[in-house]
Amino acid sequence: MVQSSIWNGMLSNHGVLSDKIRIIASNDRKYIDRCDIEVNIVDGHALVVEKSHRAVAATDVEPVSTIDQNISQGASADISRENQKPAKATSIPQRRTAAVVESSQLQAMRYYIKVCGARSLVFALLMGLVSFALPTVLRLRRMELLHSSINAQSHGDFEPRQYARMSAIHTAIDICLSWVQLAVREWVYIASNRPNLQTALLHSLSHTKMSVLWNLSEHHLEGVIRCSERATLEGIHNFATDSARRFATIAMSLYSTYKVSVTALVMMVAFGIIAANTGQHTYKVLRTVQNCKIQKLEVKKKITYNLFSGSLTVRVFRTFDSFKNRIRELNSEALRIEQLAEAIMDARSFSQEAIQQLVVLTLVGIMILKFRQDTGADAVAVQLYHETLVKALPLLSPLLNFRSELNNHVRALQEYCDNANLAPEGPRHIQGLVGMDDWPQRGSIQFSRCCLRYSSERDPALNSVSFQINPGEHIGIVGRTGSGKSSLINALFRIVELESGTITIDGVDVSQIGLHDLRKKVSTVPQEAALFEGTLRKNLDPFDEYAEADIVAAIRDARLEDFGPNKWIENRGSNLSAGQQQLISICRAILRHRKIVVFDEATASIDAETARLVKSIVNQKLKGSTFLTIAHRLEAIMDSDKILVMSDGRVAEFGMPEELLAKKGIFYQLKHADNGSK
Ligand SMILES: Nc1ncnc2c1ncn2[C@@H]1O[C@H](COP(=O)(O)OP(=O)(O)OP(=O)(O)O)[C@@H](O)[C@H]1O
Repeated sequence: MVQSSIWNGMLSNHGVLSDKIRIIASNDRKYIDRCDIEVNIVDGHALVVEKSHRAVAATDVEPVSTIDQNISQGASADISRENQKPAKATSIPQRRTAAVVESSQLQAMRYYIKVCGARSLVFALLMGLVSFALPTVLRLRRMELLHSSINAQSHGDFEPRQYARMSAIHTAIDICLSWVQLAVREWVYIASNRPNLQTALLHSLSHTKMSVLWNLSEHHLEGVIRCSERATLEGIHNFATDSARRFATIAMSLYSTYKVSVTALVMMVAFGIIAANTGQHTYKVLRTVQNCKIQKLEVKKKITYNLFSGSLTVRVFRTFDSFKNRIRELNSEALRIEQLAEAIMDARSFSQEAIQQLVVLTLVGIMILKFRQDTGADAVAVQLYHETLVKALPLLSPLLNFRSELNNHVRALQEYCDNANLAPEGPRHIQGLVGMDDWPQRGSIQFSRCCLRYSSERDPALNSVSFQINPGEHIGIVGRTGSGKSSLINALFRIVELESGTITIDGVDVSQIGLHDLRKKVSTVPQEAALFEGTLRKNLDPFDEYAEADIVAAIRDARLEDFGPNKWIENRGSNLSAGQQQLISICRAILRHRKIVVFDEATASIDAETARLVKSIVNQKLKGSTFLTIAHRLEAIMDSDKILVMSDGRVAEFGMPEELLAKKGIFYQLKHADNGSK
């Protein structure tokens, strides 16, 4: 079923980003209600509703394609798997697209420059260089001073005060530099006018081809969407700066160590190798911990889900005990995972700390002994030298995390850029097309030898489908489950592009016009109306395109006079009956008065009387439009001008209802079965 779907995300208000965004696509209220932001798709536009403000921000974010309910279910990241109904999307091999898989660290870096601007990276490197050059010069100077002081001291002329002064200046400069670095980073971050990464991500996800979305696994989507913008950018930014510093420290330490002892130098290199390997190990440990935490989150989700959604079942079947046991089990599972994660972290810190201390102590011991042996310097000098080394060596400890940090940053950026660059749908507008404002004037539709395939491994969902619909005709589309009814609409809206064949509306090939231009010219009345919190007026005309008089007239025509334009609609129309919700959908269609209207099982969830009311309103007020009605209940389409019967992706029958009944073919059988089920 082609249904408007809901994209929800936790975005922070006023454009300041939270460190995570989650997108939940679902038609089920209980998931939607937990989100801070709701995005309703109306006529191919995304309407962002910030619930925390309790106001509707009808923002024309970007036209977003109508999204199939199946995908919504498949992509829902927040629903415990065991509670999900099997969706069509899950039956498709969970393949990641080439766009997602193919990427390298270099690409990620390039993307960083693309997103944040080269200025940001140049600043980061400059700061790294400044904080490299100055402290290194100072440290070297201090070491030399120490050496000459010690030499002088052996001649009875040691000047510890000069050394202390130098030390103080050095520390002060170091602190100032780190402040400047911080300030510059903030300035670059705020003033570089970098695009909003998460918006770009949302944009990419909502503009990508449906086939790409269908192939993204739930886990993949969730991981990607959790991407932390600030952490990613800051991380990579700091990484550039810090790397320069770290290398400076290492260079300086190697130089000063060399001055004292070759043995110590060898130890130092060994220390570097151990550190780098431990870093890699640390990275693996951190990933394990992260996985543990994700598992824990899943368990917690299950607990919450069971607590709330299962309560009704528990009451009805009086299964309190087993329910309590299940919750207890899940709780202890969560606890076990938490303990495991903690134990891993403890072990990691302990081993890291131990290696570090051991190496530092051994190194310092060797150096002092050697130094004393070589120079015969007295206790004060040895003490000073020792102090310098003890201060300098821990600076090497970031080496332990060097690789893990690099991996983390690049990984986050890589994930981000993969998903911000998903293959987009066709262009929304095509420049230079003239005379499209009035298109379509008549509303004729022609499918010519259309083939549509959801993936190359699957059989075509539409197989050489051809038919002609004349202007103003009412067409009922029927067929067994999986026969290709929705695929016809997917093809018409270009939710999925045709493999071959053409679809024309009033003689214009729909593949030659912009997606937005196409989609806004066709009205859809889905099974469930897409309603959001706000006034009826805002729900009908979110982009303020229509005059007040037209809105009032449409409300009257849809028999909603009791409401009035200022009637407050709760989120997803929770304060309205199913019939009233559907009348609002009809009201939208009346207001837009398009030449082509698609009813996607629009009357399936309302009672027969309301369905008849809807039908009569539509017949009166949308007279002259071409109607395509997908229906399971044959009653809803028996008065159509023609019936299109789909079977195995082909047009099995097409003609007037009476003709088809007389033919005693598939339509006759469906009608027979429908009568039998009543
Ligand atoms: N997103 C998808 N990915 C892969 N295959 C799909 C997808 N959607 C539909 N199909 C396949 O295409 C074929 C036609 O499906 P379609 O949804 O058009 O049928 P339908 O007649 O509308 O079914 P229903 O009445 O159950 O909605 C089916 O074999 C179905 O499995």
